[in-house]
Amino acid sequence: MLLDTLNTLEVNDMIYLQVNNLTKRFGAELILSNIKLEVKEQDRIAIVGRNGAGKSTLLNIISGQLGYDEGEIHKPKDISLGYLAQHSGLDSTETIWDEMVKIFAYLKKEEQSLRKMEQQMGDPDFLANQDQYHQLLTAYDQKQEDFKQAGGFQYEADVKAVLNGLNFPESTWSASIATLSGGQKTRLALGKLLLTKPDILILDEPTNHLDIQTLTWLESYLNSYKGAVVIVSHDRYFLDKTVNIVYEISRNHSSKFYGNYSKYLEQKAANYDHDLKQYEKQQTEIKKLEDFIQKNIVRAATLNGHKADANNWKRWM
Ligand SMILES: Nc1ncnc2c1ncn2[C@@H]1O[C@H](COP(=O)(O)OP(=O)(O)OP(=O)(O)O)[C@@H](O)[C@H]1O
Repeated sequence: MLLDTLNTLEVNDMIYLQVNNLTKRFGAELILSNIKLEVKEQDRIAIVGRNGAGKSTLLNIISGQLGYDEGEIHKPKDISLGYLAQHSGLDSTETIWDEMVKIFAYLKKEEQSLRKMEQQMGDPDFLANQDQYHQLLTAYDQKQEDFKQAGGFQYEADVKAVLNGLNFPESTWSASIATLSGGQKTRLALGKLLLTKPDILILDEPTNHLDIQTLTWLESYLNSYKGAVVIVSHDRYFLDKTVNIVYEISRNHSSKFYGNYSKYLEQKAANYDHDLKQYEKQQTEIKKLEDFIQKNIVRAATLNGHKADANNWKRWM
């Protein structure tokens, strides 16, 4: 009950991405029509729909890899977006470790610059000039603080955690990526994307090639992810554990549901029951109206002595 309430609460989070009235055609075929979608900073969103509904097409459009025919997409310039397309794998001639730490090359550079400053500070000639020394000390403190804020003391631990989580034990880190299987390359592509920590993380079928242990690790990683997550997946158990908003793409349109995947199914079933009851009610009312009209035609015809005409009316109803 509390979870239901929390799920339906609108939080005042920043809007990272907004899609308005988006329409996409492939040739003459309409794929998406008037799609509305909003991604806020803490959202965990699933996009669901039958095969061929247009889920991957929507992700390709949102991530800027595909154009669209009508509508608008708004995203603040400083909001980063990372997308793992379906079946994508990492191709590289580097080793697993080198490829992963490449993401943090800017921190490595900063680290080298800090070491250089430390050397200077230990130089007796430099020490002799008090002003120069203090200037260097201030610059060093600032640089070290920036380095810390940017995760400089943390990134190697992050790389290790992600590699271990995605089932790449330390013994594999020096292996060349070129020698890995397709499934391993896909897992590594996922790992690399996770380490870049985009504000909006978009994953198309991320659970392919994951065993149960890795899947559990990914669920908890995504749950504590500082940013928005948008997932397309056919794995309802995975979605149940990771999302709190579901967008359904059906007959080219999108509908938004609050809650996880099971909750979405419940709401769909409730909507269906409601629609069915409405339909039945409508049918009963139509029947009543028909009976009423019929009785009145018969009555009018009888009164006018033209009962035969009533059957003609009936034919036209
Ligand atoms: N480049 C393209 N040119 C023409 N048609 C395309 C193209 N890409 C996709 N389609 C068609 O658009 C429709 C939507 O495809 P899309 O891959 O987005 O669906 P999906 O919901 O992601 O399906 P699945 O769950 O099977 O991955 C399908 O009918 C597909 O055949």
